[in-house]
Amino acid sequence: MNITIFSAKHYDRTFFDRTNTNDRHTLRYLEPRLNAETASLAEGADAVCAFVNDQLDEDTLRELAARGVKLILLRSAGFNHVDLAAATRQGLTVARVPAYSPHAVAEHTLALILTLNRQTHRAFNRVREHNFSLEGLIGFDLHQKTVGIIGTGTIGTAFASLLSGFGCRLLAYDPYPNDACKELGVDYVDLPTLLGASHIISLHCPLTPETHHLINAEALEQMRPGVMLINTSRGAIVDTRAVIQGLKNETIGYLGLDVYEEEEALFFEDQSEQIIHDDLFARLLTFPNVLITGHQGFFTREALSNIARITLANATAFESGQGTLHEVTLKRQSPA
Ligand SMILES: NC(=O)c1ccc[n+]([C@@H]2O[C@H](COP(=O)([O-])OP(=O)(O)OC[C@H]3O[C@@H](n4cnc5c(N)ncnc54)[C@H](O)[C@@H]3O)[C@@H](O)[C@H]2O)c1
Repeated sequence: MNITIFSAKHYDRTFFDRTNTNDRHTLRYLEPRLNAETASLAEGADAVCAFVNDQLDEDTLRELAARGVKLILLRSAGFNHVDLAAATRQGLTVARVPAYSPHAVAEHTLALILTLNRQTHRAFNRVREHNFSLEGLIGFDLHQKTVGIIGTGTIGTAFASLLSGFGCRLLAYDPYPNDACKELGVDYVDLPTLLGASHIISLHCPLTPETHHLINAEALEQMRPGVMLINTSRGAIVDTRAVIQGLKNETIGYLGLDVYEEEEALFFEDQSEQIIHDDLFARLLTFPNVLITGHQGFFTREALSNIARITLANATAFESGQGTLHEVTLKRQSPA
């Protein structure tokens, strides 16, 4: 199958080429993001492979279908960036990688928590400048703290498993509680109870119309003063303006973000020579208790290897009619 891979970085090429044994598929790597303007670059392809900030809206999908593309291969679990109704209208099949390494994202979530708490990022810089003062670096024991997990699917469950090892009390909110979490001692509660009781709140639900700005001014009012809020899920689950207000009035004591609602214009590129035009993002960077990473939760060798393997297996299954095709359809209620 001819597959055009958009938003391709050198690491995508490394892992996809390594996985594409015997050149089963013909892979073409393109740096530009996929959108209505760049879709014409897929001319001659049977499938396109897209990443999280590619724009798979009606215009893009129409353009792809007109060029003969039949299959959209998402190299992500999330599919909130795809207009599934439009894909159906255009006769396009959409497939994704449902789970490639929940541990990668769960471990990165833990890294944000530990770094924010013990301020290892600041300590690193201090020691390099021969400043061995501990002023301002005081943290807290995670042991016996209450951690609220919103969304206990594959990543939320892996995260619960890590946190149970720290001796934390675990609360969760999810419309579909799972037994694995219950066995870890997770107490399922309603959202207001979780918001009010948790020292740390971590988001692991998908971005859907219901979860858009789930963390807004009203939710912040219900939280413990000084709460640690972590979002490694999707940016728009958090209302950035409300969170900035929460940082200013000290409701939020720590904020860790791996995703940002307007990340499309910022992340995955070296912008160190550029001026940041996003004033909300620039404001977030001014707080000493905010730690932001550029959507790297998934970024481990194991995850990249699984993403390449499952994406190409989806292509093979679509082409041959054999094996598992991880198709995304409109019927699916809980996108990840
Ligand atoms: N930062 C990264 O690099 C990265 C990588 C992979 C996935 N993600 C994001 O992590 C999120 C979780 O991924 P996953 O693989 O665990 O998904 P999953 O589908 O396995 O789990 C999602 C869970 O959220 C629950 N949920 C749905 N609506 C909810 C709501 N309104 N409130 C609370 N819970 C709700 C579902 O019932 C499900 O249990 C996804 O949004 C995905 O896009 C981020």
